[in-house]
Amino acid sequence: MKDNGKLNKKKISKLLRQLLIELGENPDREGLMGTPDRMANMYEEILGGYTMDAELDVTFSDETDVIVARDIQFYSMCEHHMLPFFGKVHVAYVPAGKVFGVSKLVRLVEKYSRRLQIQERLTKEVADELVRMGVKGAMVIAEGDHLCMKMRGVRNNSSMLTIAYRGVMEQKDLREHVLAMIRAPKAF
Ligand SMILES: Nc1nc2c(ncn2[C@@H]2O[C@H](COP(=O)(O)OP(=O)(O)OP(=O)(O)O)[C@@H](O)[C@H]2O)c(=O)[nH]1
Repeated sequence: MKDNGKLNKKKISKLLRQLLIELGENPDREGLMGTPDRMANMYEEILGGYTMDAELDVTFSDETDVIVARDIQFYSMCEHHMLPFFGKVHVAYVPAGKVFGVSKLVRLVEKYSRRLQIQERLTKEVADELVRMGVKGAMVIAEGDHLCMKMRGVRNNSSMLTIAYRGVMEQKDLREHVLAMIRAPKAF
């Protein structure tokens, strides 16, 4: 990575070309000619979370008790095998007089998922950022499918659930109320 946090795509492309050779491929054959450059562009996109600003500064005054953004889709990269893990995140918070633009919660999830991650840290980092933004409580639940477990290794279809509670959300009653909100059928 360059000093400005941007990827050195030229260097990455060169390394990927070398990787193709080591894997026994011909990087100059028609189908692979553009692959190193294409992958360098892809890494810029799927690992773009490091340089993302979650912009949680867009707020509105409100006195709602609990807000839940459910079913936020995420795609991340497992730091152990550099294979994707992906699924859904539910983000709930108890505001302290101001609420965030709902799209900003999606951006927050993107900020911490579009990088080399483990699911537990992704879950905690989203909750911790909400706390830093002054909410009274936060609860983040993630459910992820890990390709490193499905397409290699144990080759098992199990998914993983992770939960982080912060502040007033540590209270059992509130937690259960939010879990019921998440499980509730959609109105339409
Ligand atoms: N807790 C947790 N584990 C993860 C996550 N992503 C990958 N892993 C695990 O990281 C572990 C790495 O274990 P190693 O023994 O070093 O690697 P490995 O030999 O490839 O392990 P196997 O996957 O069991 O074949 C594996 O158990 C993965 O399933 C994650 O988000 N959270």
